[in-house]
Amino acid sequence: MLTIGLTGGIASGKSTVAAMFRDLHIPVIDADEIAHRVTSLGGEAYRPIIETFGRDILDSNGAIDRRKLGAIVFYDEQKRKQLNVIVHPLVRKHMLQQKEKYAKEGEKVVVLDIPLLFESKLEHLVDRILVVYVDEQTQLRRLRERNGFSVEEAWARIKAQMPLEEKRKKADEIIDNNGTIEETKQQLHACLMRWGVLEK
Ligand SMILES: CC(C)(COP(=O)(O)OP(=O)(O)OC[C@H]1O[C@@H](n2cnc3c(N)ncnc32)[C@H](O)[C@@H]1O)[C@@H](O)C(=O)NCCC(=O)NCCS
Ligand SMILES: Nc1ncnc2c1ncn2[C@@H]1O[C@H](COP(=O)(O)OP(=O)(O)OP(=O)(O)O)[C@@H](O)[C@H]1O
Repeated sequence: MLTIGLTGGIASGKSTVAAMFRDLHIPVIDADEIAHRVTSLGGEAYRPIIETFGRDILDSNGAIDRRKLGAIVFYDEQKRKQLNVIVHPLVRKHMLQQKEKYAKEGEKVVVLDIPLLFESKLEHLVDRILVVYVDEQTQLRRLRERNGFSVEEAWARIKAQMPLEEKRKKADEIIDNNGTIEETKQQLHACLMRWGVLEK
């Protein structure tokens, strides 16, 4: 089974490209989705997070308020590391379990959508690395539009990650997502043909 690592920066277009893989019936394992599941009420990371960050980060239903937790961890590297130490091993465990399941089912290709692939040094989990790239101004604009963030809130998140310029140097293939969705799709399909995943 060929394992493709899909990565990029926050709001660079990973989910958009992940949807294109799913349209091709190629399964995608989504690290963000797993992180959301394990941090939800009753999830494996729920209690350890409250023990570390206190009950102020909870909403009125007792669930972790991601906006509140984000307001802490994206402005404080130490706190971010503390959260990562709790959540990342669990995300990794579930990703590997899902990958195993797809291998048993006989899938030929699987995609691991991991925003922090390089930051967490997870390159060894994948055979090929695809980086979804946008320039910083486009990234900032799309992130602000999607999440309703101020410039400051958006920058804090962008700065919490390895610069996309550095990530693109480490890629096997780069998809430039500054243009239209259709242009991005064409680049993805061309890449998958080069890799022998799609027929020419
Ligand atoms: C901090 C949290 C509560 C903010 O939630 P929010 O709904 O605003 O964001 P969401 O989870 O949808 O993530 C959006 C993007 O933020 C970036 N991001 C998230 N966590 C981190 C982190 N610890 N370090 C750097 N970037 C991060 C990623 O690019 C991700 O795609 C949440 O992201 C979280 O629990 N993060 C820790 C787990 C993690 O590292 N997830 C990312 C990959 S596993
Ligand atoms: N080529 C494009 N043209 C216009 N808008 C786009 C394009 N690609 C993505 N977007 C929009 O930009 C935003 C970010 O894209 P997306 O959610 O796919 O990024 P992401 O990398 O998955 O983000 P995150 O790291 O936060 O999970 C979304 O609102 C999406 O609709």
